[in-house]
Amino acid sequence: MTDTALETDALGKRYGRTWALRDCSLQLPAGRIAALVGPNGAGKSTLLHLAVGLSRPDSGQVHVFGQDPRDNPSVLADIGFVAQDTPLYEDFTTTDLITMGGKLNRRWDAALARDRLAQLDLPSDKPVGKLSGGQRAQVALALALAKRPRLLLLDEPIASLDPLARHEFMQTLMGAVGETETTVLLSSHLLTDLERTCDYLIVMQTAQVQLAGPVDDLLAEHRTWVGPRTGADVIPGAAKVVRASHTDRQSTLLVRTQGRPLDDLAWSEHEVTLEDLVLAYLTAAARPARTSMDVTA
Ligand SMILES: Nc1ncnc2c1ncn2[C@@H]1O[C@H](COP(=O)(O)OP(=O)(O)OP(=O)(O)O)[C@@H](O)[C@H]1O
Repeated sequence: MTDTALETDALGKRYGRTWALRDCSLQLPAGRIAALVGPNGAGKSTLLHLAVGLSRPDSGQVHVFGQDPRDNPSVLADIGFVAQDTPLYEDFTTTDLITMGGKLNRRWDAALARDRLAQLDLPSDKPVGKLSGGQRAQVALALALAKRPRLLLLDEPIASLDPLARHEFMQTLMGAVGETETTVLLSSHLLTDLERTCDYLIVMQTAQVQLAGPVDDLLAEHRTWVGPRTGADVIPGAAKVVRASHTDRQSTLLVRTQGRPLDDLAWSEHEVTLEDLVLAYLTAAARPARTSMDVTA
């Protein structure tokens, strides 16, 4: 038994000459609800597909609960996966899909799927192709949960949903995983939804992981410092300046302090939000030539 749900070591995937994922090393502890964020094309789906064994790495390794999903297909029984655009057999009703799930999965909780769909008032006799995007997402989630997965991978499941449907989807998800020990890795662009629900963060940009860790630790380690304009690349007390912006007289720095307090009275210190953090790392990664000082005067 391992405490790590997903572990990658120098994992890479290439399409032709382009790396979709490169040198990705991370450990997602079991029991976490993790947000996987990054712009279009960052490599999020690529990582999820590698984790579920749908594609083969070109470098490095991926393990789910200590097993390589391509060498040990038995671990697939522990993984629930909702792919982008929630593909479902359109002519099947939810009743058909629940029956099919029972035939295809070793462990299958049909009653759980039926109960969840009944709670949402979803018709059981209508082909899923005729349901709305939000309803289809709920069906895909209910089917994934019926597997009773130890790791649930969700690839932008809420992107096309309206705010109410998003809220209902996230509530279903949180209710379900709250009752179990399921680890969740959820890719999304919708930071506000993630901020409320996720306790682990993975930020990706241009095929690489820029930041990963428990949300509480990351928020505690970072601060925004505001003070007199500085041109220095290294600020005393800060282990790393992640992003800096300046006006004529003032500099605003998002820094990784790693617990070291600010001791210069000319500067003020402010807590960061998850959104500040994600935007700072994405901006820094998007402008590698200007990492230390990003002048926006
Ligand atoms: N089958 C494929 N063939 C060629 N290139 C691909 C393929 N799948 C992904 N890519 C490329 O790999 C890179 C990463 O794509 P990926 O789908 O993993 O990004 P993403 O972060 O999931 O993006 P999005 O948020 O738009 O879904 C992109 O540059 C994409 O064009």
